[in-house]
Amino acid sequence: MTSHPHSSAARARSVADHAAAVAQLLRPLRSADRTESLPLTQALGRGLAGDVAAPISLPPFANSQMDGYAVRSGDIPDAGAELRIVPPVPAGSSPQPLEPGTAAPIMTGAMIPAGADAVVPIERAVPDRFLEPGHAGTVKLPPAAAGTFVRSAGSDIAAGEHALVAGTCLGPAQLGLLAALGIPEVRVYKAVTVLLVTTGDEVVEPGSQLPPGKIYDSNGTLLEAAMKQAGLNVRRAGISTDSPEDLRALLRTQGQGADLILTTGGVSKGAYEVVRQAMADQPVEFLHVAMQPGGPQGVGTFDGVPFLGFPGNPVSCLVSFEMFLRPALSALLGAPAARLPLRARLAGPLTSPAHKHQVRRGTLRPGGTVQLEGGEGSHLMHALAGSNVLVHVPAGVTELAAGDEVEVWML
Ligand SMILES: Nc1nc2c(c(=O)[nH]1)N[C@H]1C(S)=C(S)[C@@H](COP(=O)(O)OP(=O)(O)OC[C@H]3O[C@@H](n4cnc5c(N)ncnc54)[C@H](O)[C@@H]3O)O[C@H]1N2
Ligand code: MOO
Repeated sequence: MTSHPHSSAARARSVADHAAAVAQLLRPLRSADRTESLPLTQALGRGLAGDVAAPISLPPFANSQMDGYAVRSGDIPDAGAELRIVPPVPAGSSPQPLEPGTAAPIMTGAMIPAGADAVVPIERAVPDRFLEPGHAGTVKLPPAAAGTFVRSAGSDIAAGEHALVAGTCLGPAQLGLLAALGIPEVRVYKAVTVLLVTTGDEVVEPGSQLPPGKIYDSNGTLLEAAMKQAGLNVRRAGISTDSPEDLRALLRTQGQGADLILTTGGVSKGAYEVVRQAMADQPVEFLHVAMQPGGPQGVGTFDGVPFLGFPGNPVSCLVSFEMFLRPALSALLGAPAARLPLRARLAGPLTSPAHKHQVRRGTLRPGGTVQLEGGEGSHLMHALAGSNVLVHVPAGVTELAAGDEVEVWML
């Protein structure tokens, strides 16, 4: 399935088709033997492996929304009523039924006594302060419709309802819900382990000397950080030389047990495309996606392990991650969370190649306008670092004016 790249935009693969190819490649990651049960907070950022039904209702019992008096609404006519105060209902207790003609001091969250159907907040009572414990007395209360300040049982979720559906990305709110339901552990997909290899004889580690003609490896840090932030386990294999034998050996020794091999660089049309050469006898396809940046891509398997080859330019790497790897994992495993598409208005005009989906970088301002940062160039790391969104210009759109709407993804 090895093929040659197509420089002609017309023969390039669409973004949607390549996204589907990446999703297909990673499909085996969604299997029952790649799930595990974890204590709630350890499951932060993971995708839920199965539906969760509520084992109890929330709230589990009708309770008060205010500090005040639990009453029978029928006891209080329009003019109000003076009711005898009975012993208070603190939160956590199981109260006696409320006798007609009485009012029970009740605290927020405490169970509504049987017979009571409304709560009058203490501020509306006369006197507007609770009696000292043990003191007998009466209180004058205004009328309250049945249900006032009562949080009824099951009003948030009823026992048996779907609490969360499979594929939900577990954030603080979802984990908090499971805790509220009394569930201590949750079955999630295992974290995906990626072997990350950057390539190129021109690339050296940050911190080392920079000889003439060399550049520092930014892709390794950029992609490791992007994948860690997305909850993936990242194994760094360092920088491979431009020798295909070296790269193959490195992938064989370090790729053991990885769910995905990800390389950067060496996939386009140069004379020394190490990744292409290393994959020569593997079922890997090198192609051009109708996207800028991130056009040249590799996809297939290396010794049976799923493989993606991102292009060498740093911005192309991040765009490739956001356009292909994140959405595929998100759809298959529920995590990382998909980017939320937002609409924004361009602060200035732009042009874009007719047959490519262009992904520009920009700053989304609070008013909803987006200012592009830097030009189209996929080497513009500084401009990327000053951006907070990716700006999408779909294939077929060649010009946009200031004020035109675009889709943006928050980074
Ligand atoms: N004749 C053609 N030339 C190129 C084409 C093409 O279609 N025809 N495509 C261009 C595009 S678009 C891209 S993107 C690059 C992709 O090239 P490779 O994936 O083969 O990557 P390299 O050639 O190795 O490097 C490209 C660029 O990125 C820099 N780089 C590489 N690795 C790193 C790293 N780890 N950290 C920072 N920067 C890195 C490298 O120095 C190059 O400047 O090909 C175009 N050419
Ligand atoms: O597609 Mo390349 O990724 O524009 O720079």
